[in-house]
Amino acid sequence: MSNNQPLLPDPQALNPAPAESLLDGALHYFPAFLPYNNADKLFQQLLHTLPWRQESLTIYGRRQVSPRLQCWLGEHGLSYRYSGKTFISQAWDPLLQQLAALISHQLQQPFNSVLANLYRNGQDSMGWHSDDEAELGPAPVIASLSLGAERDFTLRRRGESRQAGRLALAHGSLLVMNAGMQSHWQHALPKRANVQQPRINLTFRQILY
Ligand SMILES: O=C(O)CCC(=O)C(=O)O
Ligand SMILES: [Fe+2]
Repeated sequence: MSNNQPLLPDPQALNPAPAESLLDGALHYFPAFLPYNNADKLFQQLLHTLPWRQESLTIYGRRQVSPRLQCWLGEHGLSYRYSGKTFISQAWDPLLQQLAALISHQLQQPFNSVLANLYRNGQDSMGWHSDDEAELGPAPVIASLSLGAERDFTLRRRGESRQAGRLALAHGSLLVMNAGMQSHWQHALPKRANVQQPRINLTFRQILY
């Protein structure tokens, strides 16, 4: 692999054009947001350099080891509370900062932090939830960049147990969860026995206080 190419694309090279609008605009999906080359390099770099940790979380009163690795990075001193734990952001490096700026510019939305998830293979997952923590405000916009193995992202209406939709999130794609998404819908990343390869997901968020 040649190292003389930049990790991040020129903003002109981003491909935001064919956004698929889903759930009456609550979701926008850009299947090839990052050029393939950049997506590959970014994936390798983040896999090897982010401070990945396996958290133990309290879910429905039971302590469990989280079925994925995570880290939370952003501007200095932000704190974020979920699943009974407070996380203080680790300082993000210039790469993530530039990536956040690129996506912010593209979407015209501010992002001051990123929750990074590493699903080591198809056994790793994330259960049903909405990203509705108070720190995100009443109508957050969250931008979710996928790198590596393609995984299914599932959707259901809040208050219902039936799955209502599914989207396969491609390498280099960007899924934007718009205002209204978190208050009306839940999402999950289910286990997939046939997936052997890792996937990284970066969810860019704006913490309001
Ligand atoms: O991995 C994904 O695509 C979803 C991640 C997610 O929902 C979250 O971090 O809140
Ligand atoms: Fe989420």
